Amino acid sequence: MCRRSQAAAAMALSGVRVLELAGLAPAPLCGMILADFGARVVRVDRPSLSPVASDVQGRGKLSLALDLKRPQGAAALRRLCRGADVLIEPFRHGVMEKLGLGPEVLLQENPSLIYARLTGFGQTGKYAKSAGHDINYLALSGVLSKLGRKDENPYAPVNLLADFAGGGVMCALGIVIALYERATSGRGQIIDASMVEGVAYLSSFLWKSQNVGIWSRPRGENLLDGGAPFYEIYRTSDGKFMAVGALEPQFYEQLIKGLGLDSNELPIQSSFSDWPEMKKKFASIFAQKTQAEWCSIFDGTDACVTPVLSFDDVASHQHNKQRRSFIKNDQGEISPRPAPLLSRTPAVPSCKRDPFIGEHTEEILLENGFTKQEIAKLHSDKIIGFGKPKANL
Ligand SMILES: C[C@H](CCC[C@@H](C)[C@H]1CC[C@H]2[C@@H]3[C@H](O)C[C@@H]4C[C@H](O)CC[C@]4(C)[C@H]3C[C@H](O)[C@]12C)C(=O)SCCNC(=O)CCNC(=O)[C@H](O)C(C)(C)COP(=O)(O)OP(=O)(O)OC[C@H]1O[C@@H](n2cnc3c(N)ncnc32)[C@H](O)[C@@H]1OP(=O)(O)O
Repeated sequence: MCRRSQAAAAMALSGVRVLELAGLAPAPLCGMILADFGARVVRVDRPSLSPVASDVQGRGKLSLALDLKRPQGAAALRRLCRGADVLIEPFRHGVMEKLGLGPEVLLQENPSLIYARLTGFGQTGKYAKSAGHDINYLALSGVLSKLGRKDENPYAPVNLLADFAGGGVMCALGIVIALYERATSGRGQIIDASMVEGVAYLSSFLWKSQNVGIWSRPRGENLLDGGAPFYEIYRTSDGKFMAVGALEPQFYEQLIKGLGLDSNELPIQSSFSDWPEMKKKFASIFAQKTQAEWCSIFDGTDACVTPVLSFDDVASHQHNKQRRSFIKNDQGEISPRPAPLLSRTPAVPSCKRDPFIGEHTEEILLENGFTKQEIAKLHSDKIIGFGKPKANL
């Protein structure tokens, strides 16, 4: 299920050389996805006193510690970029240009380089140089205005939507598309991956379904945003939850049956005005049994009712176990197996711990043609760092 060596021979992205400049959350996910699917991903860290990186998504990556603010450091990165397929940079617009590492410089030196710029607001526009985080990008995309309960403020779920879905994953998609195109043109290109636009694009369904009548009511009162009793989360008697998604009439009927109700005695499913009352009714019924009891009623039916699993329970759930959806690394840490599953060349993520900052500096520089003398000089000038695991770590 996971691999113990750096070799990634049979994977879809094997042979792809990626340089990922260390960033906060979205770019590390992007790099981890590429590494999981076989790319050789070198994370470029700032030389640091601590060997432990703040990147918790370093799986399968190598670490090179390089001070980009020093001219020799920037020159070393330029040299590395000449032999790279992809560069991922996660800084706000202007930072790379200030370092002399803008796309016009790097693409001139390596016209086949894919230069991926993953930012919140994109490379142009009024906010291009402004700081921000997931919640801000989500807000500017319009999506945040759709999230939240009736009569409450909009609600930003954990930083999944903009940072990871609209950011890290979209950027990985852009990189794979650019790699595919490069196979015929031989040319690289610049990817301007804005998280605002990434998450807005993900919300295309919301835009394109505005006129079909499912969003005609205020936030929190519609079919899919917490308004409908049959698309809702209910508390069970043991303080856990069940998720209900019984949209289609035939599935709704099974929900009603499982709850011990008779649809002939209930308002019709689509009666908006009855939804608040129906929710109360469903809630009081769900509160009478434990989550396990509800699972034994609904498992194996088409009622579209599933347990809301905690992180403690998810890996041991029978379905997830059967599909081996979660993996354990050499440290015993459990995490999701890369998705999607490819039949011939699936991702085989590394089992090893994440790299220490600068752990592979020498190896990577040697591999890229730097001599031992050059490396010694860069080290004595404090341009690079060699991270060694501490004995007690
Ligand atoms: C909601 C999420 C964010 C979640 C992250 C949290 C998990 C963490 C955020 C704060 C962390 C805590 C904190 O750091 C304190 C503790 C530290 C300790 O080590 C660990 C515990 C901590 C409590 C720690 C715990 C957690 O890690 C945190 C709570 C997001 O939304 S992430 C998405 C953010 N947005 C983007 O990525 C969009 C694009 N980027 C940006 O807009 C900006 O980068 C950003 C994020 C606004 C940050 O701005 P900043 O001014 O810091 O950076 P930039 O303007 O981009 O410039 C980068 C500068 O760094 C220089 N540089 C880069 N690499 C090198 C290098 N190798 N060598 C030398 N220099 C380098 C670069 O030249 C720039 O320098 P200048 O500023 O001089 O131009």
